[in-house]
Amino acid sequence: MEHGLGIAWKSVSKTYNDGTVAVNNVSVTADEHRTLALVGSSGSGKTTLLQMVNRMVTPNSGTVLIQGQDNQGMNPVTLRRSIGYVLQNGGLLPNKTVLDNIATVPVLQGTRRKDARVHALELLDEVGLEKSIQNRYPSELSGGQQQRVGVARALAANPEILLMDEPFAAVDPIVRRNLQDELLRLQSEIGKTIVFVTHDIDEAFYLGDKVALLRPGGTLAQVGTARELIDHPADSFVASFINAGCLRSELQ
Ligand SMILES: Nc1ncnc2c1ncn2[C@@H]1O[C@H](COP(=O)(O)OP(=O)(O)OP(=O)(O)O)[C@@H](O)[C@H]1O
Repeated sequence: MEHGLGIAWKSVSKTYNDGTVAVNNVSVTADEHRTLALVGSSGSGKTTLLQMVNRMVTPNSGTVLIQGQDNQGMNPVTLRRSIGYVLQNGGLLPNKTVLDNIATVPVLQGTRRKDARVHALELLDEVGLEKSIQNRYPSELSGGQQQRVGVARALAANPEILLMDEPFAAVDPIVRRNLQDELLRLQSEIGKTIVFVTHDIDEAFYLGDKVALLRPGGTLAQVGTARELIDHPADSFVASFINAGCLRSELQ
């Protein structure tokens, strides 16, 4: 990681109150302006690692550095508003229109409502949506449209960091591929530091400049580029996880 920028998880562990070990001594970095894909099977600690960044989860040990600063010293509310967060269901507010969903955080941060709405319209265009949907409610959108609004909403406060938790998991494969391609296009223009959680190794390879593969029990199996993991899997777990992904792709 150049000059300590981006995000660095340093020897972080998390055991929940019921004794579940979710993350076990993980060290990994998300480089600035790049996409880190966190991949692993269900329950391997991906969401827990992601939520350590915006302090929705506090590690039992270890630290998370953002731009070289320990995030435990940061105000959680300010921190969350400064980080874009995209969830599987879009995370949209059901009682607000598309435009107001996108404009909410900037208004909370002090942007005038009129200006926030003008910017929201520009963002709709950036994520590939027609302006005509601006007054609809989330329930009046398709799953793919909801995800695009979710991305626009996360970008509205112009964050340096975008956290994406299985954002495209709930849509069909064709819409999913469109959304992935749009994200690649958008990222080539905006260059955010993205942490992208997925259980799908093919998606991780497609979107991640770097891929961190977790194993059950929340330990890091391997981190590297897609090429590095494919050509030099660290062990049989990594090799079989990758092979399962390839098999699924061939079958589809
Ligand atoms: N609040 C909680 N209390 C107790 N255990 C939890 C809590 N949140 C998560 N866990 C457990 O911690 C482990 C890791 O969960 P986490 O959600 O981080 O995994 P994940 O890799 O994101 O899984 P998935 O792909 O299914 O979302 C799991 O065993 C989960 O059941």
